[in-house]
Amino acid sequence: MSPTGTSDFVVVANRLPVDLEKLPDGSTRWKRSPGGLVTALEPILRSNRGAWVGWPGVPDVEVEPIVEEGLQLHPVPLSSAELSNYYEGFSNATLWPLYHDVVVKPVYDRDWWNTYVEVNRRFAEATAATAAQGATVWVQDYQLQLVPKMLRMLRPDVTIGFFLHIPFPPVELFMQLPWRREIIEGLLGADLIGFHLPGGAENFMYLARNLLGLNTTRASIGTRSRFGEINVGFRSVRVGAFPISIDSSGLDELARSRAVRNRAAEIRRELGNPERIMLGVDRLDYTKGIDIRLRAIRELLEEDRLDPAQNIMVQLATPSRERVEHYVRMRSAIEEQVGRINGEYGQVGHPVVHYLHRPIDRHELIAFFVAADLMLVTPLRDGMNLVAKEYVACRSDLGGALLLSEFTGAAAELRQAYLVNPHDLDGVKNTMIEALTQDREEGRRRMRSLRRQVLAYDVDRWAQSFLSALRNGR
Ligand SMILES: Nc1nc2c(ncn2[C@@H]2O[C@H](COP(=O)(O)OP(=O)(O)O)[C@@H](O)[C@H]2O)c(=O)[nH]1
Ligand SMILES: O=P(O)(O)OC[C@H]1O[C@H](O[C@H]2O[C@H](CO)[C@@H](O)[C@H](O)[C@H]2O)[C@H](O)[C@@H](O)[C@@H]1O
Repeated sequence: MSPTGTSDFVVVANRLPVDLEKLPDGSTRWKRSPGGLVTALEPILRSNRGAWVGWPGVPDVEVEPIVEEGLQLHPVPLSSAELSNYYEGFSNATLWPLYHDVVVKPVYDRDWWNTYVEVNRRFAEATAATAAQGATVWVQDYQLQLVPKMLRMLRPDVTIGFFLHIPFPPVELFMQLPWRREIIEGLLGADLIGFHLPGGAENFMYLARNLLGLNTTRASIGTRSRFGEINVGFRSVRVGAFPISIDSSGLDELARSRAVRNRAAEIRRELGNPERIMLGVDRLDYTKGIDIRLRAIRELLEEDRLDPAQNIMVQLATPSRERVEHYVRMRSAIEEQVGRINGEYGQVGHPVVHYLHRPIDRHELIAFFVAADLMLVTPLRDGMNLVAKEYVACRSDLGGALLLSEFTGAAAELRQAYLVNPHDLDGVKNTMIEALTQDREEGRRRMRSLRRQVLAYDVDRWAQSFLSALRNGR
């Protein structure tokens, strides 16, 4: 067994909740990391006074562990070559597209795989050195699927949970992966493996049974209930579905504040008081379907079904994985689409699409949610999509409408959204018009029902349901 640390509760994720930023003068500062995983986990860890093991967001730096507002951060360093092979390569050009329905073609590269194994080992060793005797360790996401098995070998005393934040693909797609056995075996080092949806959990059960020949239960898996079980030697591994959520009441409260309300009204004025504001908020990722909503808007303008003076689109796009080839290409394509729409339908000083490619302040983002009449969430595939839930949490006025792709995890819960198939462009266009022209009472009815769901099932409930299943199962 390796030497033990002092933390009773440890989260292990690719990123720390803060990224180290190198400034032009050579100095450094910490800034919040992007994405839903950090949004979801940070409050839970702070309230548990736990430790977080993760990469500090820039390569080739050795950073000492730090304590930030009661949270211990244990940085795992990565070299530039490791970043390129493990993060940009195997995580984001192999696993990410493979697990998102092969939306783009995954690359299978043996050097990337070897680095993935090495980096997973480093994370497992750092975790082993951080966790106290008998600690609970919660490993997060597709970048670290080998850590459960590696950690179990180093530290059989700890309880290990694993949660996958992205979809777990159908078996026909997963079987493409040359290292498919290793991944399934890596995950089976955990005591409990969590997915957002029962479908992902059942895909995994099928593989454990048919690829590894293990004994498993066969009954269907429920949401936060009816877990599957897999016999692995003398151990039993449980498998369940735990849809992630947001700090709904915190967001609700912030969105009701006078400052946010005033800012939302100001945003509308700054946009020229249009009749309707449409909003998209995403990491700039090809899975998010930003191109689909832009195409729908352009065709609606072309067909005179949208008045460009009265219907304004705001697309907030956080930069993401900027050195991965598909992301570079997609950025150019989206910026071309924005330019084309504005070139053909905008006026000087009055573009139809307002596009920002930079992260914006959280309070400002909430004001945009409050200002938007129609939230456009059109991914081709998305594990959950917290943005959809955040929009709903911000609408205590029961105003606005949510257009949501059926291929997001969120669609399984937000049934009163305007659901669309993003592959069906005419369907998307017609539903956009339906939502933009909805009857006020119909809109309020839908939003009331959506809010009931989001406020009842918040991030705390997600974490508690996973962690109590983990602790009670041993
Ligand atoms: N503060 C801030 N948060 C953002 C911005 N863009 C996206 N986010 C947040 O990042 C998270 C995105 O999560 P999600 O929709 O699940 O998609 P993911 O990016 O694939 O994890 C949400 O909590 C968003 O509010 C931004 O520009 N500023
Ligand atoms: O760390 P990055 O490469 O910059 O990417 C940001 C995060 O993106 C992914 O988020 C997922 O998790 C969300 C919360 O469960 C979920 O709502 C969303 O559907 C997923 O795409 C990724 O899984 C994280 O590991 C990244 O940190």
